[in-house]
Amino acid sequence: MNIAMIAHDEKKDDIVQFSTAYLNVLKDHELFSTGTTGKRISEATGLSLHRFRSGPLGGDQQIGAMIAENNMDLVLFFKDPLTAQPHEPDISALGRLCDVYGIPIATNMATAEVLIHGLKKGDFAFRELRRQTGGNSGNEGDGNN
Ligand SMILES: O=C(CO)COP(=O)(O)O
Repeated sequence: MNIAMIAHDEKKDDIVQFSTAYLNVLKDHELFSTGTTGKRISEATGLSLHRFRSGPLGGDQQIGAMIAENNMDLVLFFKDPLTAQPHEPDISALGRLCDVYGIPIATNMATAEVLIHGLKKGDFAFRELRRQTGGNSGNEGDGNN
């Protein structure tokens, strides 16, 4: 599965802790991240991630593009709800694309844990199917409504 890992600054310690705890699950998947988050995770765990740009410089949008191309299966995005982000529109757009294409997204560690346990026991098999059929959520019209 292709998994995106993103965390705002106040949540970076959390995502590092999460990555360390679930290293055995994460190591079997393709990992993608925004710039600084990926650097922190790989330094702490040795996991190899494809690192996009930093969030404020377009990283969220690059991950969004993967979602739109049906190339992302799970998004773990540890958001900081208490700090204003300069790139809030990009953050909202990423969440919106997950809803458009029916991609599971966790925005805090508690939900991420539930999803990672589901991933471990095979609950994401539906994503393989969607990828093979090229389908997404049933919302994949031409957008010209
Ligand atoms: O800002 C982010 C997500 O919106 C995260 O970006 P960094 O991982 O580069 O800090």
